[in-house]
Amino acid sequence: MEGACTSNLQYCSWIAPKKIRQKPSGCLELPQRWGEDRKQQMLLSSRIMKGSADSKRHRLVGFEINRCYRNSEDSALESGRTHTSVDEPKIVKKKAQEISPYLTGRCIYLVGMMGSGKTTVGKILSEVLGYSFFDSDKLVEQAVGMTSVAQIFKEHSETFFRDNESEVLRELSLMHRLVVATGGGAVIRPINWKYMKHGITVWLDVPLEALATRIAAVGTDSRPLLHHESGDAYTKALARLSTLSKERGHAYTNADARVSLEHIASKLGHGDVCRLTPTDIATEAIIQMKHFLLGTKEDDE
Ligand SMILES: Nc1ncnc2c1ncn2[C@@H]1O[C@H](COP(=O)(O)OP(=O)(O)OP(=O)(O)O)[C@@H](O)[C@H]1O
Ligand SMILES: O=C(O)C1=C[C@@H](O)[C@@H](O)[C@H](O)C1
Repeated sequence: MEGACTSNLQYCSWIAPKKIRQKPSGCLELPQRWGEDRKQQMLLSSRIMKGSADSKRHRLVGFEINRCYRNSEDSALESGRTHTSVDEPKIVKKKAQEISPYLTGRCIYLVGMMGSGKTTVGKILSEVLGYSFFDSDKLVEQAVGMTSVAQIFKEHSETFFRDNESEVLRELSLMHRLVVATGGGAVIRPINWKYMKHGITVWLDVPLEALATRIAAVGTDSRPLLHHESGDAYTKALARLSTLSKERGHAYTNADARVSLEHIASKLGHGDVCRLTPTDIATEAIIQMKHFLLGTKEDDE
């Protein structure tokens, strides 16, 4: 790592910064009792002094430590799944066990339009695979030192956000055993694909109407690309998503695996994609990743 690392470390996930101490040797001392069972990679956004004091910037630092495994009840609540049947978690865990030997620790990058469920599904995947979960939008916010993507767009620009997003993806590409929920627009820069292709890329392909319904339910404030549309939240979201989908639809097809909600709904005999639970979608993501890794097709089953 170039430059000197100051003691002002910001932890991006579960350990409070005050619990991390930097030893005089430069090593990081983590709290006791971390890590009963699983080795995990942690990311730190640290302030790096490069040359002069004027050239301060943040970058991510990855390293492995042991951590306590969070129980699945917490994650189920966080991911907001409400209609999961008793068997679904068992099925997704079994599928995860089947795919693990083929994944060989490669990172999983979820791509898809805003609201496509990258965070929700990503948390389930990380849980069942024993991976760590990161949201690239959040990492950009932390790297830049702002509290929201909307603030970054407003006080800097979309280009500034995209430059930082590429840098975050570059740094993530050096790591292992992560599920990364990427920003909806990460697919537009070819360089980002170069970084993401260090791992496996999975496209969550959700019909625009379902996306607009989900986004309208939580509001459009946090989504700067929807700020300039007029009408109610659903109309605004649908109008902008239609334009974005025409501009970027093709870019998503670069992904190694495609998870089509329409396809899952038809397999499970549901008329409506809105009846699919995040666990159904995570299960299909594992099935499609396995096909990619083994070079098989669904028809071969
Ligand atoms: N299968 C699902 N069914 C219904 N609602 C869902 C489903 N998956 C996610 N949601 C809801 O849709 C919204 C967007 O989900 P999520 O944040 O996971 O998407 P995202 O792709 O990470 O979005 P963004 O790119 O904007 O960060 C959330 O309110 C979430 O609870
Ligand atoms: O679709 C997009 O371009 C974006 C999606 C969000 O995840 C953020 O990355 C940002 O709001 C841009």
